[in-house]
Formats: sequence, C-alpha cells, structure tokens
Amino acid sequence: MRLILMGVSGSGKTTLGEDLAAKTGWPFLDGDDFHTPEARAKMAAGLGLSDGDRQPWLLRLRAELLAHPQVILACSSLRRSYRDVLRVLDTRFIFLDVPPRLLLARLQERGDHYAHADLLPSQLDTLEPPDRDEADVMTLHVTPQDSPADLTRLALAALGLPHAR
Ligand SMILES: Nc1ncnc2c1ncn2[C@@H]1O[C@H](COP(=O)(O)OP(=O)(O)O)[C@@H](O)[C@H]1O
Ligand SMILES: O=C(O)[C@H](O)[C@@H](O)[C@H](O)[C@H](O)COP(=O)(O)O
Repeated sequence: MRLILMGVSGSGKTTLGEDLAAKTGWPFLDGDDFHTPEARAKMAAGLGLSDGDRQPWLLRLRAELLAHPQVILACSSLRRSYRDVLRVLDTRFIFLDVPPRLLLARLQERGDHYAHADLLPSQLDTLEPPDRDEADVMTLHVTPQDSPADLTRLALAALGLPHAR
C-alpha cells in the first residue's frame, strides 16, 4: 500500500506518518523535503503556493510513490487535481480534518518549521475536501482530545493493519 497523509499545514501529517512508519516498518517520506528552495522561501514568508509552484513538487512525489510500493507519504494534497497526480496503483489517503482553531493553536506552538500560522488562511482557502467519489480517501475528524497515539490506532484499524510490528 502507498499511504498518503493529507491535510493542511499543522494537521499532524508528519507526526502521524512517523508514528505509523515506526509501527509498520514502512519507509516514511515527508513531502516538505521535496519542495524547491523557492517554494519554501515563499511559504516561510506566509505566501501560499500557486498551482505552478506545486506542479514540479507533485511530479517528484509521484515519482517517489512509483519507486516505493510500500510507503507512507505526508503530503498536504489540498486539491482534488493534486490528489489525482498522486494516484498510482494501490494508493490510499487519510485526510486529517482538524478544526481551524486547533490548527492555529498548534502552528503558533510549533517553533522549528518554515511554515508558520500566517500560512494557514491560504491553506484553508486552497483545501478541497474529498469528493464523494474519492473512495480511496478516509477522513479522520480530529478533536483536541485525540492524542497522536489515538490517531495512530484509528489509522491502523481503518487500514486493517496490525497494531504492532
Ligand atoms: N494528535 C496531536 N495532538 C497534539 N498535538 C499534535 C498532534 N499531532 C500533531 N501535533 C502537533 O501539532 C504540530 C503540527 O503537527 P505536524 O505533524 O508537524 O503537522 P503537519 O506535518 O501536517 O504540518 C506539531 O507541533 C505537532 O507536535
Ligand atoms: O501545498 C502546499 O501548500 C504545501 O505543501 C503545504 O500544504 C505544506 O503543508 C507545507 O509544506 C508546509 O509544511 P507542513 O505541512 O509540514 O506544515
């Protein structure tokens, strides 16, 4: 399975991805590591990316997915058209749906990252939640009470994967 964790900045993709990788032994790829320096600089300045900025990034991620039949990828995948680029054989998505207030609190707390809270409005504007026909997307509605361990358990159960390696 190629598992993609989607959601806006601060939704917990990296946290869940690293935990799932530790539990499954699958490699974890962070989409952040594949942005161009220009795209990173833009986001660090609080500016949202354009479709054009994202196109080379999505194509690199698609190539990574093709090269890794069993992998966990954190990638915001905000628009339907972006998800369509990432859809290769045996792809599943988990959408981390987090209330904006909780996202804001998390991003204000998170220190060591180029994406800050001022990026959030453009992320939420760009987000296209999964369409009804996107049957390969499973949504996790995250509340402030859900710990990382809770979300890992829910994700493993929803994917039918064993809870421990
Ligand atoms: N379930 C959770 N409960 C509390 N804090 C969380 C949870 N998941 C992630 N966080 C925190 O929220 C911030 C954003 O998480 P992160 O995994 O970096 O999100 P993303 O990769 O989607 O931007 C981090 O500081 C992280 O420690
Ligand atoms: O398409 C985008 O606008 C970016 O990919 C964005 O959604 C992504 O979230 C950033 O890379 C920030 O990094 P974090 O998601 O780790 O905050």
